[in-house]
Amino acid sequence: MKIIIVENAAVGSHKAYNLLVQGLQTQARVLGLATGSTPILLYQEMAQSKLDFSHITTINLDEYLGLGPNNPQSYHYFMKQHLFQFKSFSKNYLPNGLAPDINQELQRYDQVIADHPIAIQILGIGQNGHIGFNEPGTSFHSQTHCVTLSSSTRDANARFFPNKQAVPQKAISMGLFSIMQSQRIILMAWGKDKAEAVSQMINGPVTEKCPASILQKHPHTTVILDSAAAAKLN
Ligand SMILES: O=P(O)(O)OC[C@H]1O[C@](O)(CO)[C@@H](O)[C@@H]1O
Repeated sequence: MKIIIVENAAVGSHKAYNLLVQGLQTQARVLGLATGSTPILLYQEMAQSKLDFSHITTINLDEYLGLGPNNPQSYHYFMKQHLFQFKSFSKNYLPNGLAPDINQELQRYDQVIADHPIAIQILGIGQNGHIGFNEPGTSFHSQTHCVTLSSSTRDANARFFPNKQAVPQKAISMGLFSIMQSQRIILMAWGKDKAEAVSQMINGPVTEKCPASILQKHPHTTVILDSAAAAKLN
Protein backbone atom coordinates (compact mmCIF):
# COMPACT_ATOMS: atom_id res chain seq x y z
CA MET A 1 0.00 0.00 0.00
CA LYS A 2 1.18 3.48 -0.75
CA ILE A 3 0.05 5.96 1.92
CA ILE A 4 -0.25 9.68 1.19
CA ILE A 5 -1.09 12.03 4.07
CA VAL A 6 -2.24 15.54 3.25
CA GLU A 7 -3.58 18.46 5.23
CA ASN A 8 -7.21 18.27 4.15
CA ALA A 9 -9.81 16.62 1.94
CA ALA A 10 -9.49 19.22 -0.82
CA VAL A 11 -5.76 18.56 -1.27
CA GLY A 12 -6.32 14.80 -1.00
CA SER A 13 -9.14 14.82 -3.55
CA HIS A 14 -6.90 16.74 -5.94
CA LYS A 15 -4.22 14.06 -5.51
CA ALA A 16 -6.81 11.39 -6.27
CA TYR A 17 -7.90 13.37 -9.33
CA ASN A 18 -4.30 13.51 -10.58
CA LEU A 19 -3.91 9.75 -10.13
CA LEU A 20 -7.13 9.24 -12.05
CA VAL A 21 -5.94 11.46 -14.90
CA GLN A 22 -2.64 9.53 -15.01
CA GLY A 23 -4.59 6.27 -15.17
CA LEU A 24 -6.80 7.54 -17.97
CA GLN A 25 -3.71 8.59 -19.90
CA THR A 26 -2.39 5.04 -19.61
CA GLN A 27 -5.47 3.51 -21.19
CA ALA A 28 -7.74 2.93 -18.18
CA ARG A 29 -11.23 2.45 -19.63
CA VAL A 30 -13.31 1.24 -16.69
CA LEU A 31 -13.71 3.16 -13.44
CA GLY A 32 -15.15 1.68 -10.26
CA LEU A 33 -17.01 4.40 -8.37
CA ALA A 34 -17.98 4.84 -4.73
CA THR A 35 -20.66 6.96 -3.11
CA GLY A 36 -20.85 8.60 0.33
CA SER A 37 -19.39 11.96 1.31
CA THR A 38 -15.75 10.98 0.76
CA PRO A 39 -15.51 11.18 -3.07
CA ILE A 40 -17.68 14.29 -3.50
CA LEU A 41 -14.76 16.70 -4.05
CA LEU A 42 -13.12 14.29 -6.48
CA TYR A 43 -16.35 14.06 -8.48
CA GLN A 44 -16.64 17.86 -8.39
CA GLU A 45 -13.19 18.15 -9.87
CA MET A 46 -13.99 15.55 -12.53
CA ALA A 47 -17.27 17.33 -13.32
CA GLN A 48 -15.56 20.71 -13.70
CA SER A 49 -12.63 19.38 -15.73
CA LYS A 50 -12.29 19.37 -19.49
CA LEU A 51 -11.80 15.61 -19.43
CA ASP A 52 -13.76 13.59 -21.95
CA PHE A 53 -15.26 10.46 -20.38
CA SER A 54 -17.35 9.43 -23.38
CA HIS A 55 -15.22 6.30 -23.91
CA ILE A 56 -15.19 5.39 -20.18
CA THR A 57 -17.46 2.86 -18.50
CA THR A 58 -18.28 3.23 -14.79
CA ILE A 59 -19.35 0.54 -12.35
CA ASN A 60 -20.66 1.58 -8.94
CA LEU A 61 -20.01 -0.37 -5.78
CA ASP A 62 -23.41 -0.49 -4.19
CA GLU A 63 -27.07 0.54 -3.95
CA TYR A 64 -29.74 0.45 -1.28
CA LEU A 65 -32.33 -2.23 -1.73
CA GLY A 66 -35.75 -0.74 -2.44
CA LEU A 67 -34.53 2.63 -3.74
CA GLY A 68 -34.77 3.49 -7.44
CA PRO A 69 -32.75 5.99 -9.50
CA ASN A 70 -35.27 8.79 -8.95
CA ASN A 71 -35.23 8.46 -5.18
CA PRO A 72 -33.00 11.29 -3.87
CA GLN A 73 -31.54 8.96 -1.25
CA SER A 74 -30.48 6.32 -3.76
CA TYR A 75 -26.86 6.03 -4.79
CA HIS A 76 -27.95 6.19 -8.41
CA TYR A 77 -29.45 9.63 -7.74
CA PHE A 78 -26.27 10.63 -5.86
CA MET A 79 -24.14 9.77 -8.91
CA LYS A 80 -26.43 11.77 -11.21
CA GLN A 81 -26.32 14.71 -8.83
CA HIS A 82 -22.54 14.75 -8.37
CA LEU A 83 -21.15 13.49 -11.67
CA PHE A 84 -23.37 11.94 -14.30
CA GLN A 85 -25.46 15.06 -14.98
CA PHE A 86 -22.23 16.92 -15.83
CA LYS A 87 -20.31 14.28 -17.75
CA SER A 88 -21.37 11.66 -20.29
CA PHE A 89 -19.84 8.23 -20.09
CA SER A 90 -19.96 5.31 -22.47
CA LYS A 91 -22.07 3.44 -19.92
CA ASN A 92 -22.86 3.81 -16.21
CA TYR A 93 -23.58 0.55 -14.37
CA LEU A 94 -25.15 0.48 -10.90
CA PRO A 95 -26.92 -2.29 -9.01
CA ASN A 96 -30.68 -2.02 -9.50
CA GLY A 97 -32.19 -1.48 -6.04
CA LEU A 98 -35.65 -2.17 -7.47
CA ALA A 99 -34.81 -5.44 -9.22
CA PRO A 100 -37.81 -7.80 -8.91
CA ASP A 101 -35.52 -10.84 -8.71
CA ILE A 102 -32.55 -10.11 -6.45
CA ASN A 103 -30.61 -13.27 -7.27
CA GLN A 104 -30.86 -12.53 -10.95
CA GLU A 105 -29.68 -8.99 -10.26
CA LEU A 106 -26.63 -10.23 -8.31
CA GLN A 107 -25.72 -12.50 -11.22
CA ARG A 108 -26.26 -9.71 -13.74
CA TYR A 109 -23.91 -7.44 -11.79
CA ASP A 110 -21.19 -10.10 -11.51
CA GLN A 111 -21.39 -10.47 -15.28
CA VAL A 112 -21.08 -6.69 -15.72
CA ILE A 113 -17.91 -6.74 -13.60
CA ALA A 114 -16.53 -9.79 -15.43
CA ASP A 115 -17.20 -8.16 -18.81
CA HIS A 116 -15.60 -4.85 -17.78
CA PRO A 117 -12.50 -5.44 -15.64
CA ILE A 118 -12.05 -2.39 -13.42
CA ALA A 119 -8.87 -0.43 -14.09
CA ILE A 120 -9.20 2.07 -11.25
CA GLN A 121 -11.47 1.55 -8.25
CA ILE A 122 -12.31 4.56 -6.06
CA LEU A 123 -13.09 3.68 -2.44
CA GLY A 124 -14.09 5.32 0.82
CA ILE A 125 -14.08 3.47 4.13
CA GLY A 126 -16.78 3.13 6.75
CA GLN A 127 -16.12 3.76 10.45
CA ASN A 128 -16.30 0.00 10.98
CA GLY A 129 -13.83 -0.72 8.19
CA HIS A 130 -16.38 -1.50 5.49
CA ILE A 131 -15.61 -0.91 1.83
CA GLY A 132 -18.53 -0.75 -0.55
CA PHE A 133 -21.25 -2.09 1.74
CA ASN A 134 -19.13 -5.07 2.78
CA GLU A 135 -19.69 -5.05 6.49
CA PRO A 136 -17.38 -6.70 9.06
CA GLY A 137 -17.68 -10.48 8.72
CA THR A 138 -18.13 -10.43 4.93
CA SER A 139 -16.13 -13.17 3.24
CA PHE A 140 -12.99 -12.10 1.41
CA HIS A 141 -14.26 -14.41 -1.38
CA SER A 142 -17.52 -12.54 -1.83
CA GLN A 143 -18.84 -11.38 -5.18
CA THR A 144 -21.94 -9.22 -5.61
CA HIS A 145 -24.26 -9.93 -2.72
CA CYS A 146 -27.19 -8.70 -0.71
CA VAL A 147 -26.10 -7.15 2.58
CA THR A 148 -27.88 -6.49 5.87
CA LEU A 149 -26.52 -3.13 6.96
CA SER A 150 -25.04 -2.89 10.44
CA SER A 151 -26.63 -0.58 12.96
CA SER A 152 -23.48 1.59 13.01
CA THR A 153 -23.55 2.00 9.21
CA ARG A 154 -27.24 2.95 9.34
CA ASP A 155 -26.38 5.45 12.11
CA ALA A 156 -23.55 6.91 10.03
CA ASN A 157 -25.73 7.20 6.91
CA ALA A 158 -28.82 8.51 8.72
CA ARG A 159 -27.54 12.02 7.99
CA PHE A 160 -28.66 11.57 4.38
CA PHE A 161 -32.20 10.48 5.44
CA PRO A 162 -34.97 12.09 7.53
CA ASN A 163 -34.02 9.70 10.38
CA LYS A 164 -32.34 6.35 11.03
CA GLN A 165 -35.60 4.42 10.57
CA ALA A 166 -35.73 5.68 6.99
CA VAL A 167 -32.29 4.17 6.16
CA PRO A 168 -32.90 0.90 4.28
CA GLN A 169 -31.96 -2.27 6.14
CA LYS A 170 -30.42 -3.89 3.10
CA ALA A 171 -28.23 -3.10 0.13
CA ILE A 172 -26.62 -4.73 -2.87
CA SER A 173 -22.84 -4.51 -2.85
CA MET A 174 -19.99 -5.56 -5.05
CA GLY A 175 -18.05 -8.16 -3.05
CA LEU A 176 -14.55 -8.03 -1.63
CA PHE A 177 -13.21 -10.56 -4.14
CA SER A 178 -14.47 -8.37 -7.00
CA ILE A 179 -12.99 -5.20 -5.49
CA MET A 180 -9.63 -6.98 -5.16
CA GLN A 181 -9.68 -7.81 -8.90
CA SER A 182 -9.38 -4.08 -9.74
CA GLN A 183 -6.04 -3.28 -11.30
CA ARG A 184 -5.54 -0.20 -9.17
CA ILE A 185 -7.35 1.09 -6.08
CA ILE A 186 -7.48 4.62 -4.67
CA LEU A 187 -8.99 4.76 -1.17
CA MET A 188 -9.63 8.12 0.45
CA ALA A 189 -10.52 8.87 4.08
CA TRP A 190 -11.19 12.19 5.76
CA GLY A 191 -11.75 13.12 9.39
CA LYS A 192 -11.14 11.71 12.85
CA ASP A 193 -14.15 9.38 12.71
CA LYS A 194 -12.20 7.26 10.19
CA ALA A 195 -8.92 7.17 12.17
CA GLU A 196 -9.54 3.85 13.94
CA ALA A 197 -10.74 2.06 10.78
CA VAL A 198 -7.77 3.45 8.84
CA SER A 199 -5.34 2.25 11.49
CA GLN A 200 -6.88 -1.25 11.46
CA MET A 201 -6.86 -1.30 7.66
CA ILE A 202 -3.17 -0.44 7.44
CA ASN A 203 -1.57 -1.80 10.62
CA GLY A 204 -4.08 -4.33 11.88
CA PRO A 205 -4.27 -8.02 10.98
CA VAL A 206 -5.83 -9.01 7.65
CA THR A 207 -9.16 -10.15 8.97
CA GLU A 208 -12.76 -10.23 7.82
CA LYS A 209 -13.51 -8.27 11.02
CA CYS A 210 -12.05 -5.27 9.16
CA PRO A 211 -13.02 -5.77 5.49
CA ALA A 212 -10.67 -2.99 4.30
CA SER A 213 -7.67 -4.87 5.75
CA ILE A 214 -7.76 -7.14 2.67
CA LEU A 215 -6.30 -4.17 0.76
CA GLN A 216 -2.94 -4.94 2.44
CA LYS A 217 -2.81 -7.81 -0.08
CA HIS A 218 -3.61 -5.68 -3.12
CA PRO A 219 -0.53 -4.87 -5.24
CA HIS A 220 -1.53 -1.37 -6.39
CA THR A 221 -3.48 0.42 -3.68
CA THR A 222 -2.94 4.07 -2.83
CA VAL A 223 -4.49 5.36 0.40
CA ILE A 224 -4.98 9.13 0.63
CA LEU A 225 -5.68 10.46 4.13
CA ASP A 226 -6.10 13.83 5.74
CA SER A 227 -4.18 14.34 8.96
CA ALA A 228 -7.22 13.58 11.16
CA ALA A 229 -7.87 10.23 9.46
CA ALA A 230 -4.15 9.41 9.76
CA ALA A 231 -3.99 10.34 13.46
CA LYS A 232 -3.88 6.74 14.78
CA LEU A 233 -1.17 5.47 12.43
CA ASN A 234 2.13 4.66 14.15
O1 LIG B 1 -17.82 8.55 2.56
P1 LIG B 1 -18.68 8.29 3.74
O2 LIG B 1 -20.01 9.00 3.64
O3 LIG B 1 -17.98 8.57 5.02
O4 LIG B 1 -19.01 6.76 3.72
C1 LIG B 1 -17.99 5.81 3.82
C2 LIG B 1 -18.38 4.55 3.11
O5 LIG B 1 -19.70 4.24 3.37
C3 LIG B 1 -20.40 3.99 2.19
O6 LIG B 1 -21.06 5.15 1.77
C4 LIG B 1 -21.40 2.93 2.42
O7 LIG B 1 -21.94 3.20 3.66
C5 LIG B 1 -19.33 3.62 1.24
O8 LIG B 1 -19.75 3.58 -0.06
C6 LIG B 1 -18.33 4.64 1.61
O9 LIG B 1 -17.11 4.35 1.12
